[in-house]
Amino acid sequence: MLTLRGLTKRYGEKTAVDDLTLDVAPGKVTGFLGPNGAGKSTTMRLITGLDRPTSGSALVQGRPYARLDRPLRTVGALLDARAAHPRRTAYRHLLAMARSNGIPARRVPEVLEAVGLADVADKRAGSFSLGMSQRLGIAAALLGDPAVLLLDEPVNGLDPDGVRWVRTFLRSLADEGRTVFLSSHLMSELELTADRVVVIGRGRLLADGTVADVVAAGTRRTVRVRGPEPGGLRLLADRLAEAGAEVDWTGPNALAVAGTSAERVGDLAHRAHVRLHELRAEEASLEEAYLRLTSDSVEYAQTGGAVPDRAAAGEAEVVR
Ligand SMILES: Nc1ncnc2c1ncn2[C@@H]1O[C@H](COP(=O)(O)OP(=O)(O)OP(=O)(O)O)[C@@H](O)[C@H]1O
Repeated sequence: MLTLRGLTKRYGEKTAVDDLTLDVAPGKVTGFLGPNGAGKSTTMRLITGLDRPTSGSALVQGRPYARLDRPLRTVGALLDARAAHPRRTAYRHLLAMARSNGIPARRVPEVLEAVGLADVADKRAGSFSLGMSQRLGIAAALLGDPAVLLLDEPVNGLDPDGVRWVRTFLRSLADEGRTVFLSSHLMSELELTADRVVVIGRGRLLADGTVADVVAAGTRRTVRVRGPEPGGLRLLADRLAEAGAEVDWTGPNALAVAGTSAERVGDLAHRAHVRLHELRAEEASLEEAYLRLTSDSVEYAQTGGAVPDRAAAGEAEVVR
């Protein structure tokens, strides 16, 4: 369990993490999503005691990292995949970590096996591909058999096989009852991996819920309507506007309706005796939802790109 309360980190004028309050529960994979510079790595560093909060707190299993008796047995972290000494073999790297943390040496072959690196245990970490380095980082995080795992962008730079492996592996770790918290700047990456997604931008919480909730919260569902009689459509457009929906004409015989459901549009059309040839609720894309949610929060946004208006109301808790 991770407990963040009003967690804030300032570097001079810059607020990297801004009043972040959230609980990350065991038995689930929780994705931590935000554009570059949103404050994900800083949050992870604050949780693991590598940096001190300006205010607020980050607790691991109810205690600040610095007050954990045996930190590696409580929380394992992959913050930098290239952290291993390049001249050390995978085995030696893990053995050194185990020794300095009072972890029995027999854990080393166990975690190497678990991440699929048993065959290259005697190879130097410096010769590893990025994918192998990520696996070694995960092995190091697992060394103390911790209840909590933090992984900063664990699939960055991995090929599709590597991504699939990480996804399946993290799921199995959560199924064992561990708290799994992983960051990414790509919603599509977390779509298949995370049970819950926490979205941040400029250090602030933007949304928190299942992937479906976050999509619903971040997108404006549009209902496409087409009919053979412009007069009938005009009447329907008036009725829809009276009912509070937003109506755009996308062609002489076509409407795009926001702020209502296809069912409601169909009922209104029926009541007004308007013939329709098309009535379709447009599916929202994850990437679109994410872009809307974070559109004000991207640090190095390209100018001139049309990011659609933010939309409101879904089941996810959206913090504005
Ligand atoms: N030591 C530091 N000194 C000054 N500013 C910092 C420091 N560390 C981070 N920042 C700033 O804090 C903000 C958050 O950075 P952070 O690395 O936590 O974001 P992130 O979400 O992990 O981004 P990325 O996806 O690019 O890794 C950024 O604007 C960054 O420049």
